[in-house]
Amino acid sequence: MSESPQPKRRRPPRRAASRTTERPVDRPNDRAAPRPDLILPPRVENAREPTIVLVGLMGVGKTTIGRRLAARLRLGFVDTDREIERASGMSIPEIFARFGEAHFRDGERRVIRRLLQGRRVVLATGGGAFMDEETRALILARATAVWLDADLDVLAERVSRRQGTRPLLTGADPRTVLGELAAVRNPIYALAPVHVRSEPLPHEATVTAILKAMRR
Ligand SMILES: Nc1ncnc2c1ncn2[C@@H]1O[C@H](COP(=O)(O)OP(=O)(O)OP(=O)(O)O)[C@@H](O)[C@H]1O
Ligand SMILES: O=C(O)C1=C[C@@H](O)[C@@H](O)[C@H](O)C1
Ligand SMILES: [Mg+2]
Repeated sequence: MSESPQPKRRRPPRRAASRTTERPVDRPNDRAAPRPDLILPPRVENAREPTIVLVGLMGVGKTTIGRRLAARLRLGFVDTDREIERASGMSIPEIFARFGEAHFRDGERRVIRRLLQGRRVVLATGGGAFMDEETRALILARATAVWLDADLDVLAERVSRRQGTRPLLTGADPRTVLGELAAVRNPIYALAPVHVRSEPLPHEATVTAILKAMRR
């Protein structure tokens, strides 16, 4: 009488030597299949990738685009201007008026250094942060810097929406000042490895353009 063949015993899958996505848990039987509830979501792996730092002139959209980029990537968002205001309990115009620009830059450098040591986030910087040699070196070494850039007319129109909040533009023609700043700063912003135009399009289009440029 012929016996029906025994079902073959399946070997348990080999565990990957590295890059496991399982949490280190006490498993009584090492051959047990990985439990889906213990597999980390992909964004935890992203945590190993560098922070994204947006640089560029006032009004280009670092804050508004940065917030949306963070939401798209499911990352935290930090704006260094807001962080400095929060830490000092003063507005930026107040800090400039009471202590001067050099004092503000010191605080900015410290805040950015601290933030770059933390978890992966999208970081919107103040327009002048990348001009500081030490801050720039830190950003280029530890983060992915993205230069957001727009035409002067576009910038002048955008900064006109929130007047009185940018001390460098107070008491002068914003377009003229932005033009002068662009001449000095653009060659420095250009040191960022990623360059994206912030066109007058829906904000989400600029977010998509950043993600595309970062993949190149
Ligand atoms: N891609 C865009 N299309 C249309 N409007 C935009 C775009 N990006 C930003 N804006 C608008 O421009 C204005 C300025 O943007 P935002 O405050 O984000 O600039 P910023 O780069 O953070 O400036 P600052 O350096 O002064 O902090 C806001 O009203 C914002 O909604
Ligand atoms: O371009 C700049 O130097 C500045 C831009 C703002 O984001 C603020 O950081 C501050 O008003 C200075
Ligand atoms: Mg901003």
